[in-house]
Amino acid sequence: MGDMEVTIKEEARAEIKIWNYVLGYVKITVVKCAIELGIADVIENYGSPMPLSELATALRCEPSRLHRIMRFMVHDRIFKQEPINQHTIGFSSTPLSRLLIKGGEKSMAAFILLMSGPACLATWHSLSARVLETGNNISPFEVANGKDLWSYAEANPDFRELFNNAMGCHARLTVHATIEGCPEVFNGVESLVDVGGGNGTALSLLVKAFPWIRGINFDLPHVVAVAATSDSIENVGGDMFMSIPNADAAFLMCVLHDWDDEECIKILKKCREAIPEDKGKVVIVEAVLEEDKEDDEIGGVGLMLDTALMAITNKGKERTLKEWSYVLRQSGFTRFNVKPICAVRSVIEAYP
Ligand SMILES: C[S@@+](CC[C@H](N)C(=O)[O-])C[C@H]1O[C@@H](n2cnc3c(N)ncnc32)[C@H](O)[C@@H]1O
Repeated sequence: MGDMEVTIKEEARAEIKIWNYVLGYVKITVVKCAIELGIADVIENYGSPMPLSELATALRCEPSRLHRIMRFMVHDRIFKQEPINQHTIGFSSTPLSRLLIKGGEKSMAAFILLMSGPACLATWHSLSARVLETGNNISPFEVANGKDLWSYAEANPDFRELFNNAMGCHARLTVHATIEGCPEVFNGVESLVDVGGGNGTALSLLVKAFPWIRGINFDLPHVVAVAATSDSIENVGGDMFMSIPNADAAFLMCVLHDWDDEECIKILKKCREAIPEDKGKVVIVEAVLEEDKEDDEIGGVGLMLDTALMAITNKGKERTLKEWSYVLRQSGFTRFNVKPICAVRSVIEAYP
């Protein structure tokens, strides 16, 4: 292949890519529309390939407009198209569409509604200002919404509910992967404090899988006030920068990525104070960025998460193994091991 041919192909690829940027928001907004209409729910419940006419009737939609939305989602492999007979084709579920079912076991619907809602979307307009400024001033989220993420959630019950449900979605997927991928982490752990445990979704799955564990769901007072209650879980409100309830192990899932290194070290030192020196440990579930893998799809998701943290939380970031090692050692943890458990999450066990 001559140089000229390579250049033309690269230019053609660049042109396709630029249109993907021009219209990048279409993907998230079509998926948001599909969730709001309940398309994945109706197709899944139908049980066999569903013709457009029946889908339109069930959703009370205008068929030609629904057809255009469905055509896009079939192209994006959210739904499949299968023949029903010689003349008609129907839509079927896929593993991806099942992630969009509202209230489904593996639903990510609330997370998509959170990120495509006005408070989070408005954030992105001040990303360039954030990159330009020096020091840790205020996050784009705060510029757009007048309050940092946690204060905004406290003051806006609807946003708070959506945020907690979104975290619950992620927790269900990730905790199942943790239980399957490294159950040995919970051997001998009689009490577990979930630091920043949100509405308690993660802990309720953990105590169900490992019934010998007594759980403490620890989060800000306004969060635990609306958390589910159960016999094996105590909800405790407080501030993890001040003190953390005592337990054999502290569990932190997607909490440390909201804070900078200094803040993480403060939280981890509080965790150390909360666990026994001899047999205590912290269990961290987070992304571990692999710098040399940024070209692959999983690496790309890690970098998108990192950018979202810069926009939405003030000082949050995703970390490489070297960066995790730094914050753990600075907090007094001497040994740790890391195990990937799903697409973008790993479990880090760290010992004093
Ligand atoms: C990104 S969410 C993660 C929730 C949960 N661990 C999960 O993965 O689903 C971070 C959590 O940290 C909590 N949080 C923030 N600041 C806190 C503080 N100072 N003390 C305790 N929890 C805090 C938030 O309320 C929120 O529930």
